[in-house]
Amino acid sequence: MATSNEVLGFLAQRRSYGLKEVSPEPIERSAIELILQAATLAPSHGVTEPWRFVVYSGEARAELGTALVAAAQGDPFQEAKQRDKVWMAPVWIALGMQPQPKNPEWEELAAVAMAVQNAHLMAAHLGLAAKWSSGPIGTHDIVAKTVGFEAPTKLLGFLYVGKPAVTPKPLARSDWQSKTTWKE
Ligand SMILES: Cc1cc2nc3c(=O)[nH]c(=O)nc-3n(C[C@H](O)[C@H](O)[C@H](O)COP(=O)(O)O)c2cc1C
Repeated sequence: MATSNEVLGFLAQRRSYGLKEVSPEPIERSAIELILQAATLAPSHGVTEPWRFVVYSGEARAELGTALVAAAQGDPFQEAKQRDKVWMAPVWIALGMQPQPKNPEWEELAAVAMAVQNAHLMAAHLGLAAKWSSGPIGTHDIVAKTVGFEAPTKLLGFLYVGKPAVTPKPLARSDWQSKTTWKE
């Protein structure tokens, strides 16, 4: 069993890597399977398991790139950026939320976010770089449709994963005391 300090140290090792900090070289399929297995251990209210994943790797990333360019809707800077970016990380996992009506949507979103955190932690454990990338293009309806998410399923962005190309800076966080009111 890990000590509390070891657990804290491990949590602090999980970092979000910019695309320029990720190597484009392929990674093992077994690593992605572990990452998805970790994701599905997340809690959800009533075990609704609202997370849905679509994995893009290899040449399949071309389809994703085309959708991202289309979602840039004629903005020349964004089109060029989106065209190149899918090749900068070897694996892109589309993050979907398929809500169950018995829960308020925020609970289903929260559950997917917990699944993504589990996935990110497993990536960190495997020595891999990852980041949740959201934003208007990565969550655009055109991209959601390409990925295969139809309403009410929502696309919440992508977790890209690859080998780290840099050593990340240490995690910067406020101390917990500054975010906590403790009444006793
Ligand atoms: C829901 C969510 C969406 C995010 N979307 C983006 C994004 O679109 N672009 C980005 O650069 N980082 C995104 N991030 C990553 C955060 O910027 C990152 O977690 C934050 O800078 C803290 O860094 P750390 O993960 O290394 O602790 C997102 C994180 C979360 C939780």
